[in-house]
Amino acid sequence: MKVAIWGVGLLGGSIGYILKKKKWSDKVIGIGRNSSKLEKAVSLNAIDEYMIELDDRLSEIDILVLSVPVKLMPNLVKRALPYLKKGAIITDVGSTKEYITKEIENILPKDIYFVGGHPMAGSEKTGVEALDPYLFENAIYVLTKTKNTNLSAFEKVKEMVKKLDSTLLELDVEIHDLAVASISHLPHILASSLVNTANDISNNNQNIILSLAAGGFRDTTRIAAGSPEMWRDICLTNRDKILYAIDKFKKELSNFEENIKNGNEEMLTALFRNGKEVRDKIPQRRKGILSPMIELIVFVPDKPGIIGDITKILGRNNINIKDIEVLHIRENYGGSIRVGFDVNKENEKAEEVLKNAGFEVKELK
Ligand SMILES: NC(=O)C1=CN([C@@H]2O[C@H](COP(=O)(O)OP(=O)(O)OC[C@H]3O[C@@H](n4cnc5c(N)ncnc54)[C@H](O)[C@@H]3O)[C@@H](O)[C@H]2O)C=CC1
Ligand SMILES: O=C(O)C(=O)Cc1ccc(O)cc1
Repeated sequence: MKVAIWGVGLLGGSIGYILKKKKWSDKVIGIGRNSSKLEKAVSLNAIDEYMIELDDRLSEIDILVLSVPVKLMPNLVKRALPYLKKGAIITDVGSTKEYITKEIENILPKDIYFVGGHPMAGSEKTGVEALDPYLFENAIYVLTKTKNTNLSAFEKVKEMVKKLDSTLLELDVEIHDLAVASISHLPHILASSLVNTANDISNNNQNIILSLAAGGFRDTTRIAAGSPEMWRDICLTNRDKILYAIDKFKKELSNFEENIKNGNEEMLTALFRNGKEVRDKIPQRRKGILSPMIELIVFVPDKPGIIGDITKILGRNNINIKDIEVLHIRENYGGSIRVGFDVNKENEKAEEVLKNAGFEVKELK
């Protein structure tokens, strides 16, 4: 399988690396604008070779993966089409689906196919240096189908998704965009607004406020460190669904505002209680929805090597860790490590061996 990746950053670089490593692809060509970044991608084994100006090597490829900010995608497809062979498949990893699917389907000839995709995995990091060989493992990977989708092209992209160790979820473009507007795009806008608001208040108050930022503020605003260009394009290409979510959010915020103004204890408790109940029902942290996992919390002191100790004990006992995260570590106070396991009794064995090693452990319900 010959693959080209346009935009060899976090997502594109990770895909290239994994497809090469698993030998699903015997050639991965990177396409981009900056030769030193593309050289870096070659040295990191994310791609085999690259092009800055499109050339005839594009006519050999079976799949073109678009991994640039979404608004650019239709124009890149226009530029690639004259080179692509009959039967070539174009897919993308963009965070919004309706806009690009419409734009791309409009310009596609009959014998070149488009299958929209969106891995629900990533981070606030950017660039090929951040590539992650396990980025997509156990993550939901959405593929969208429309009345124009070619089914054998869809199957081929499905095969790629399986190679990335992701869990496939087929969705309609509109439902996808509505869902991500509320669980990904609105939260991102709010994270940026929170940071901007705190910064504004801080500037007017001797700059001490941000230096007080502790776990809660950091948790809710981590994503604000993401790529501004990527998020600009997401907002521009999912405009209506995002505006709908913002409108809903404003009403929710006004509700809090009113009840704070009026000192309405009962209503405030009810609002927080409702938020807590819904939040508690969301299956615990993982890369995407639907992934079954049992999680243990291991309470630890804050000292060097502690995570290594935990992973060594589990490794020695042949227990596979599906996910791991440091929670609430405060200097000198210690904290906890969340460790996720497949739902296959590994968690029980893990609990036993960690307890035997002297750790305090409890299952996260
Ligand atoms: N970062 C994340 O967590 C996720 C991102 N996505 C989507 O993946 C896509 C790529 O994002 P990342 O890899 O995170 O960003 P990134 O910033 O790491 O990579 C983007 C790449 O596109 C290139 N690029 C930008 N403008 C270009 C242009 N005009 N021509 C050619 N190349 C250009 C950049 O040089 C870079 O190599 C975006 O569409 C984003 O919406 C999807 C899921 C998760
Ligand atoms: O960093 C995180 O937690 C994310 O949620 C990353 C992310 C960003 C954009 C997407 O379209 C999907 C996932």
